Amino acid sequence: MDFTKPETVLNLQNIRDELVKMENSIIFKFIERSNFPTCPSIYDPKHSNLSIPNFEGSFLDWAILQLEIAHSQLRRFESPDETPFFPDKILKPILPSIEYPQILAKYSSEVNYNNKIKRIYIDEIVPLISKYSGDQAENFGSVATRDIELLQSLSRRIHFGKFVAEAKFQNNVELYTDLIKRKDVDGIMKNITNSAVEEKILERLTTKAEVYGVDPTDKEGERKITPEYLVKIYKEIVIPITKEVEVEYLLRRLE
Ligand SMILES: C=C(O[C@@H]1C=C(C(=O)O)C=C[C@H]1O)C(=O)O
Repeated sequence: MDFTKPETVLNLQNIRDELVKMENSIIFKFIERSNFPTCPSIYDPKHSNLSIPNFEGSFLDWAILQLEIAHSQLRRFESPDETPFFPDKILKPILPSIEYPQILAKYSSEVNYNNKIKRIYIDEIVPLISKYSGDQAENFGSVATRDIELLQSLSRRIHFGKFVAEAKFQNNVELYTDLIKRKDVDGIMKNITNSAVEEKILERLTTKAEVYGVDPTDKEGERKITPEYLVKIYKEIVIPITKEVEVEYLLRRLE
């Protein structure tokens, strides 16, 4: 897939191959995060010991913003497959613009699910994959670093739904034009859903997770990340939000 060559990007098989490649990185990042406890303090915007001068938000929010300010100047968010968590605060690149060809609709950067991804990550994923519940102050920096790596990978995977949606639209303009004109959200959701592909993803995830050794050691009282947890995260969070991205992108496609 080459973002300077639209035909390589809007090929549904190429997109699916890219989503498979992302699984490995996401699994390894989950394993890394599972070595730490939940560390709820880093997600608390009003935490007395972690407040940052002149910044409204949690320690994690502040860390994500600092990284995005740096990476935006390295041109990270010019790439059509990168979606910032703080789109209003990033800076212009210092490097010259690459001028990627327009692959997605002009409004595509407005389809940004990162706030939802972050909220669900904190509320549902962290409690599931962490070693135990509680703070570990000496690791607040490491945990924030692991969280940012994971959130960026989950964001890229989920927002890939825009490329999937554009490819599906171009493969069946008449069908989607009719559904969009009638604002048939259920009809769009039904038509973008491919249960066979979803099933294959979940089966492969189980195998990969077992191979990569997420099977837990028997340490007393420690929560464990298991293949079942990884499948549950994909089945109940990653895939459904990817489809929400597809539907929202398509609903505006005739603008
Ligand atoms: C990504 C696609 O669209 C949908 C979402 C999927 C996912 O998030 O894994 C898989 C299949 C589809 O239901 C696709 O068709 O490949």
